[in-house]
Amino acid sequence: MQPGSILCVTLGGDATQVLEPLIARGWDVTQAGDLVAAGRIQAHRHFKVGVLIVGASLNVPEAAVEACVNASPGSEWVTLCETEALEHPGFRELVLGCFFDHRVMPIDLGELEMTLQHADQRALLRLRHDAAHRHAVDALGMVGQGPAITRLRQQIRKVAATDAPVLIGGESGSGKELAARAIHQCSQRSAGPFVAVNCGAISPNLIQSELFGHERGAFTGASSERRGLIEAANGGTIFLDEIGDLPVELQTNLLRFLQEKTISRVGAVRNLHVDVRVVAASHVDLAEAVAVGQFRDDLFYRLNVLSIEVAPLRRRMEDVPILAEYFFQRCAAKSRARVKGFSRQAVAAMLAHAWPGNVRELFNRVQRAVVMTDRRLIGPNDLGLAPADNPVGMGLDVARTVAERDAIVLTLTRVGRNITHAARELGVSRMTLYRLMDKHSIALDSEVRPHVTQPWPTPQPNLRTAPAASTANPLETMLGTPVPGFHADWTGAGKPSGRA
Ligand SMILES: Nc1ncnc2c1ncn2[C@@H]1O[C@H](COP(=O)(O)OP(=O)(O)OP(=O)(O)O)[C@@H](O)[C@H]1O
Repeated sequence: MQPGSILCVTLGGDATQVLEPLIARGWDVTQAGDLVAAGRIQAHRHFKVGVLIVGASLNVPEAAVEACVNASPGSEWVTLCETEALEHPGFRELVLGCFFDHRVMPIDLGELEMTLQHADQRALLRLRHDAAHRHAVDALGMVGQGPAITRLRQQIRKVAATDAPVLIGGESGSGKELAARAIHQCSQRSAGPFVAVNCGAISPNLIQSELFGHERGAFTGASSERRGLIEAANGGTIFLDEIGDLPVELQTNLLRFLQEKTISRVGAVRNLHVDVRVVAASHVDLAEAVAVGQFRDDLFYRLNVLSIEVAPLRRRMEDVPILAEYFFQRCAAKSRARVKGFSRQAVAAMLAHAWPGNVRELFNRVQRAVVMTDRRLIGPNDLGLAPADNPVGMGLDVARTVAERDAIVLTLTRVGRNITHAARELGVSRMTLYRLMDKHSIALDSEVRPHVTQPWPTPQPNLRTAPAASTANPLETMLGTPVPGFHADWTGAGKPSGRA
């Protein structure tokens, strides 16, 4: 393999003994004498690999090192340090959280070159992976590549080309509002307002004046005239979410508005013309609501001119890993967490979960995991999910991963968690074993258990629900004790209660 280019930051000590041989072997080394210089260099040039050389008896400015290491997303860093430096808990934490690997002085040049080449390959892999995921999110903020989301995008484009009402069906949290926004953005009304109203979240006493507005003195407390939300959406789109919750008398007013394009504020004597497209959504079956007399049939037919169904997440599991990665990138960018992504076990657990709360639940679980985890890779526990203990229906890839993890866990247990002995038994180097443990979220200091794989598994559907774990609170899981005042509602938390 060709030697690549590296950024080398020296914090105290003499780096020439390491750098000169590397340069002689063809490595393209850019040197920075301190962290400020490293920051300046990184602003102009991206390095796949960074090396931090820490001199003896140096007080490492941990926050500044962390900022430097995180300045180039996608870079992998290796630190070369004295054994004493690793005695400091803060530095140890930094190495474990932010660095691809560390080497202790005196440096074995052959080993160092191998580490740098691995870091280079890993950075390359990350770049390719990130690039692939960037294509998964479209201009409408809709992530997914599977057939269901592809069909949804086609339907959105078709209905956006017209001005007729649209009815969006789908379970709670599946992405109905996102689809409504996408319809608006793709339509000729995109320059106008998009007003989202959750009909179920507004009190029945207020909803009429909220939607249609009121005149001054129309009722007690109406001290001034007020525009309603339909008027506020003039020239654009109004999204009426949970339209099934609209009181029956208001259904009549809404029908009149759909037919005549006029509204009447509460207490007004004249009608106002408004130019608003209606997109409505409901997670209950409106046809059934019509059958039991809870929803006006004429309004239903008026709204149901064009209908779109957003599939529940369990019917498009192929999108789970990219959605998770997308949410991870968004959350990690906002937090100071050192976490780098998901372990294979976490991905397997996500693929085995049935997602009753759909995409919103996935977002909530990822958001909390980024905050709660103390590892480089998010594991199933951080997501509040049970590890996928049976690879049936998940394909060879996941089955191999599970088997690999089991072999490592069993060997570690047998040899009393002695890395050198375990590596020898498994026929890999210590470094490879450390990397595999990281990949599988196996910590040396905690109890590790193999998966209980059934020798002859009974056939079961592709998806496995984990009801016991689905409401698990990661903090409680971590502490092994209930935490008062910390309520984890994976499926509903974060959902806006009333948008307008
Ligand atoms: N394909 C997707 N790509 C990216 N984010 C998505 C996708 N689908 C849904 N989301 C996100 O998931 C969350 C829930 O979506 P949304 O609010 O659109 O669901 P909903 O079906 O309208 O829910 P409810 O019926 O409870 O109002 C939002 O944060 C949304 O941005």
